[in-house]
Parts: sequence; C-alpha cells; structure tokens
Amino acid sequence: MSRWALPWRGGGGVRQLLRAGTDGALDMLYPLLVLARGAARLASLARERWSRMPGEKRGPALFLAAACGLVLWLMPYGPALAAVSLVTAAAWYGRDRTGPAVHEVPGPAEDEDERLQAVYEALVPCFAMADDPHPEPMYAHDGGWERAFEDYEFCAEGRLCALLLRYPAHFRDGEPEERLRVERLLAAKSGRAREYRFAWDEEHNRLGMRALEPLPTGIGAQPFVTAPGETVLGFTDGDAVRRTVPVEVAELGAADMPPVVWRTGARSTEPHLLAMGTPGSGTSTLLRSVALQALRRGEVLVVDGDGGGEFACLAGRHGVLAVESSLPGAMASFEWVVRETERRLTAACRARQAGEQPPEEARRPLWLLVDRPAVLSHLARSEGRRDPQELLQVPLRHGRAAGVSVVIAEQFEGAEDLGQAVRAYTRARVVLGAVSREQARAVLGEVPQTGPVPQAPPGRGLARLGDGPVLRLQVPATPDPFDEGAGEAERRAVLALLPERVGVSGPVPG
Ligand SMILES: Nc1ncnc2c1ncn2[C@@H]1O[C@H](COP(=O)(O)OP(=O)(O)OP(=O)(O)O)[C@@H](O)[C@H]1O
Repeated sequence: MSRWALPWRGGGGVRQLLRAGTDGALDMLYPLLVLARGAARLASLARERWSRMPGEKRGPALFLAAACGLVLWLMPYGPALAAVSLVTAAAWYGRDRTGPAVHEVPGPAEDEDERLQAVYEALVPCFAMADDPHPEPMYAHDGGWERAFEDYEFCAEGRLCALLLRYPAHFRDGEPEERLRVERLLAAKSGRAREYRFAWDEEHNRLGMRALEPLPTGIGAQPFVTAPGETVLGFTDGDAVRRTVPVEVAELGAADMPPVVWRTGARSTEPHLLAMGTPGSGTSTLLRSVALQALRRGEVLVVDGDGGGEFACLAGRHGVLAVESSLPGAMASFEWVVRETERRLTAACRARQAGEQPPEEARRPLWLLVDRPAVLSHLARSEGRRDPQELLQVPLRHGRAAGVSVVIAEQFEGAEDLGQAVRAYTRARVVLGAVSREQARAVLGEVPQTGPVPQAPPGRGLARLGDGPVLRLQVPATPDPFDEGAGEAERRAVLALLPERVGVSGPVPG
C-alpha cells in the first residue's frame, strides 16, 4: 500500500478504482510534498533564528546574506548551484521524521517547556514596556520564551538550574531594586529551596542565573595553614578565590578547600571586622574561631556584651588578656585598649625617629573581640553613663599602625545602636543567617550576586573584604566546648586548640 493510502470503508469496483487513482497521484506528488514540507521547516527555522538574534546583530547578518546572494549571482552556474543546494536542504529537512534517522537538536521536554514559559510570563511585567513600538517585543504577554531565553539547563530532578536570558535595553539594570525584583522572581520560579548566583552583563543586556551547590558544613576548628596576619573567616566557592588550604572535613577526610582569608596588620586595608547576624546564626562562633587563630601569634581581649558566657573557655588561657562581660569590666577593657594603642603608637614613633624597629611588645598583634556592643551601649544609657562604643574610636582609627585589630559581632536588631566609628572603620564585613538581600546590601555595601540563603545552617552567610567581591561563607564549626548540645568531636577540636592555662583570668592589665 502507498504510504499516503487513505482509509476506505466498504468496497466496490468504482471505489477501488478511485482509491488506486488517488494513491497513485499521492505517490507521484510525494517528492513535491517533501520539498514543500522542507521549505516550510527551513522558513520556520530562519524565523526562529531571526527572532532570537539580538537587534544589533541583525544588520550585519542581513548584509552577509545579501553579499552571499550577490556572489552566487555573479558566479558561473551560481544561481543553479544555489537552487540545487536549496532543493537538497529542503529535501533533507522535509524527509519523513518518524523513522530513527532524525538528528534534531533536542528541545525541552513538554514539562520543561511549560516551566520555561512560566518563568518567561512571570518576567513579562518586569521587562515589558507599555506601548512598545517593536512589532514583536522580546517580552510580551502573548510571547514565547524562545524570544528571550538563550540557554537553559534542567537538573536531574527536573528543576531549572541554569538560565541565560536577554532583556530589553530600556530595563534599568543599574538600579539594585529593579535587579532584586527580577532575581527574587527567578529564584521563586526556579525553586526556593536553593541558592542562586546571578550575573548581570550590562554591556550585552544579558542575565545569567545558576543554582549553587550548598557550601560544605563539615569543616571544624583546626590549625589552618596561614601566614602571619592571615585569618581564615570560613570557606567559600572554589571559583571565587584563587587559593585553597588543606583541611580535615568531617566524613570526607583531608581535602583542599577555598578559604576566605582576612588580612590584618600594618599593610591591611581592612584591619577591623564587623559581623552582623540573625539570632543564633553563629556570630559568637565566628568570634571564637577568630580568637583561636589570633592566639597562635598574638594576644586577645574579649568583651562579651550579652554576658552569655560563650567565651568562658578562653578565660585564663595563655595570651588571653581578659574575658569581660560586665559593663564596668567592658569600660575598663576599652580604656586599657585606648591607652595601649596610644602607647604602641608612641613607641613606634620613637623607634622610627631613632632609626630602629619598633620594640617587639609594641608590634605583637593585639585583638579586641566585642560581642554585642549594642547591649553595653543600652546598659550605659540606662545608667546615665558614657557610651562604651565611643572608646572604640581610638583603636578603630589608629589600630592598624599599632597592630590592634577590632572584631565586632552584633545582631541586626542592634544595628541602630552601632556607633559611628564602628560603622566607618570596619571595612571587613560578614553577614550570617537567612537575611534578605537588602539587609545584606546594607552591611556589605553591595548587592550580593547570590540570592537569599534558604534555611541557612549556622555559620552560613556572606563576606566582603573592603571593596572586594561578596563571597559566600561557611564559618568553621567552633562551638563553645562547654556547650553540651554541640558535637563531641567539634568540642574536642576547640579544646585542643586552646592555649595552656596560666591561672584564673585577672583584671585588665593597667
Ligand atoms: N559554623 C558553625 N558550624 C556549626 N554550628 C554552628 C556554627 N556556628 C554556630 N553554630 C551553632 O549554632 C548555635 C548558635 O551559635 P552562636 O551562639 O555562635 O550564634 P549567635 O549568632 O552568637 O547567636 P546568639 O547570640 O543568639 O547566641 C550554637 O549551637 C553553635 O554551636
């Protein structure tokens, strides 16, 4: 039977004759039908390419096509050659595709197509322009995602995990609010439970989105391989930093991991750090981690504003000058740090005048770690006393030259009470917890490229050192060794890093 045979019901001489005649005619016309189908497919392919082509590339493409046409026209046998090529292409594209010999670029499956269309439609209110003069705008309510999405990737579980889209030139991509709106929408449409990185290419009006793997949480406190003046704040994405350090990772063993290294000292451009977080996000743990690293080469003074006793493990250890949690103790500590900063500056100045190195005791790194200074300020206000944060101005302003580093941890609810000097001189910034991107921007000074962290584990956040990029951060698990709720192995690791005991912590040296 012919491949175009029509289903006939019943029989009869005339009918059979008619059937044979129709089948014969269809067989004769088959090559023409193939060519017509091929030509239609070629035309639709060309139309699709054209609609996906950015506006600025259309002119050169038209010019190229016209030049090729002219060359063919002038060539001997050129028009005939062009006609044969066209017929061959039409025959190839028009062939029956029900067989196995079809080599089409695989398009999205039906549900993927629906997802892409849903994302596209959600973006229309952000990117479409009222009364757009373009006959076929890139974003329109009756448009298809093919107009704007250049590339996409679906993960094994069928969710969108990467997308590259074009946006119209009139979109205000320089305004953080506009960007945030689009990013929030894309994250919501691609699955909220993940974290995404967004890359805005303002030059070419393109936005890339990629779902990120969660950062490893199994890195605990340990002696990190660092140079003097370097502190590992935590670990980040491999492509975000150029360096790795060897570490032991729980359930993985030895591995090289990319650290976020903060540099302090005389040449540092961000000698002081401010960590902001939501309650329980791990800011005290970050301070403990910094303290353990600082004690390897310097001295540490801890002021625990909320008096939670989370730094008691440091009291009386070699190199720990004091662990204070009361307001009078905090005031005395800050006053001592002011005097010590000034003494060190004077000693360094005298040594330089004499053409000598400043004495060792004036160069040894001194760390002032303050947890929840807003609580202290509140207490001081209620007692009618001077705000202790005012005293921080001297170490914050002059600490770099004197080898004094100040690390401050505060919760977002206490942000209003942070002193002007704290805001102005802490150029290394960390944000921990599931914070909105607006909150992160307020602390880091730049909108992070990654979306909000859904269900952030403790110690998870973002870091920015000076004017550098915003990095994802996972702080090493450094629990209070007296916290029985923490893991046994992690508590032991912290105990192992504590310096030897030198007796009960006494009053601040005067
Ligand atoms: N990086 C981390 N890895 C694993 N667990 C962590 C990490 N950071 C904090 N934790 C755990 O989370 C809990 C809260 O941590 P932490 O006390 O440091 O938070 P915080 O921000 O100081 O909050 P708060 O001031 O409300 O106590 C603790 O049980 C701690 O062990």
